[in-house]
Amino acid sequence: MAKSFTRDEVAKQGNTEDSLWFVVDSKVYDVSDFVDAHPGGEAVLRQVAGQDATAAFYNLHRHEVLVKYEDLQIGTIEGEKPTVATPQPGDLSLVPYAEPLWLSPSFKSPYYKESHRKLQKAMRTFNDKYISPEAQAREADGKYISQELVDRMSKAGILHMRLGPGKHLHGVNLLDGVVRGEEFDYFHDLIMSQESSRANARGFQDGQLAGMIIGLPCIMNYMKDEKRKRALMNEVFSGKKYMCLAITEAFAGSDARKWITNGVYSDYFITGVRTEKGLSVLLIERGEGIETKPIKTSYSPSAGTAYITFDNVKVPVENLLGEENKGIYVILSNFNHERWTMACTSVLFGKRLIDQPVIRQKLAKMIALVEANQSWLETITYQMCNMPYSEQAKHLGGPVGLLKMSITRAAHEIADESVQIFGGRGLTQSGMGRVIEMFHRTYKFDAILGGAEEVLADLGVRQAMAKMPKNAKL
Ligand code: HEM
Repeated sequence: MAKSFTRDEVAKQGNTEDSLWFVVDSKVYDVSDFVDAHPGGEAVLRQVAGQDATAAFYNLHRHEVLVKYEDLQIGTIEGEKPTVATPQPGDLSLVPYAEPLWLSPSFKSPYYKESHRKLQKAMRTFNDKYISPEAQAREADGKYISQELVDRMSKAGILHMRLGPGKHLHGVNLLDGVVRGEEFDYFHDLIMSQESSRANARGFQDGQLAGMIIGLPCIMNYMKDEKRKRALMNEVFSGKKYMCLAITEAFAGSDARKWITNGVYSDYFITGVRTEKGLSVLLIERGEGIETKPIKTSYSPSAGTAYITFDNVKVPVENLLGEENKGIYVILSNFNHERWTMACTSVLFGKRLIDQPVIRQKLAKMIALVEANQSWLETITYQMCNMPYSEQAKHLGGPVGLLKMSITRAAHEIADESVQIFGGRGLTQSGMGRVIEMFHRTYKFDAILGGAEEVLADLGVRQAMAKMPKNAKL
């Protein structure tokens, strides 16, 4: 059992030449051997020796630091109980507005059923236990996702679920059966996207085989040889082979993909190539003539971003996906889902409360932006659940484009205001502002990838105009 001390004992025994103790949230810490390793230095710790350092600690660190260094705790203060909650895997955040409204016990939503709630809980737990710790480690060392995590995700059906609803989920065991593959809809999909963005590691988020999300649908929808299609899907869903989508700016026009996410470690490249009368899409296996070079971007190398060269690569004719010269349809069929997924992940961002009115004004603006966009996202997701896939591009291409534009514009405002609020700490990769620094550095990925804001805004308005009946007048 933890030892119990009076505050007097801490004051006397914890402030000597050899020992340095203090109290944080009624727990007693002995940092005598830690002072030299403390990133904030020794002097600050000496100033609070023998005292209650709760306010000083929480002014300068996130609570997770205390959890990480719990070995330094030697006891508690007699008759007192800690008041700060340590979140357990799967827990919801207690910070106001840090969760979507449907997860607050007092709010009801027509969109989320029992299986959505079960999936959210199971995925949050999985994420807290396995994905987040690895995400932080890979962001720090720049290495790629471990095969161990890929295997675990595959076994839990997470790789399958990242592709969204469809037949590929039928009969698959999804996170110990929290949802049946046959029932999986776009709200389940939304939950998967939002939960997996919580690791706060934008580079690693793409490094978790994001290339598969945009590459594999081209195989699933356009590979003619049924047997080969099954075999490829099995290889990718089982995590044995990695796949990415390789289209460059020259081919995709507006969508400036100068880099190929996951390219560095992919085995299969769904590649847009110029053919006589247009663009064709080919499945190319890694082999002779293919070279992938890592490109440095402003997020972490764990995304495996690559520049790829194909030099005299021979591709069998049966590797053509869709029709020759009509590859644009193969590529475009996927965009809606990709853009919507990016909208799901960017809209979530935790906020904090601070005392000054000017800060409250900023927070109010940020809350309004997030809540309004989350509601719009849910409205569109509801349409996706109730519209055949073939109709979605026609009716929802414009709205999804506008939604993604709106969300990444909001992200721009929110990232900017958050750094203003946090000051210098919002610019450091460790410490209190760690989450904000990551968001501010990486929100642009969502504003550019999958269609830049300007292009999507234009697309949205043009699609609306194209639908306007001739006899409609103001
Ligand atoms: C058990 C107690 C403590 C532990 C384990 C601890 C650990 C750390 C760690 C890991 C950092 C690096 C930044 C981060 O990851 O957050 C840090 C920074 C810092 N710590 Fe502590 N610390 C403790 C107590 C304190 C106390 C009581 C004070 C002040 C009286 C303090 C002052 C600072 C300062 C000034 C920094 C640099 C601030 C920054 O980088 O933003 N620390 N500490």
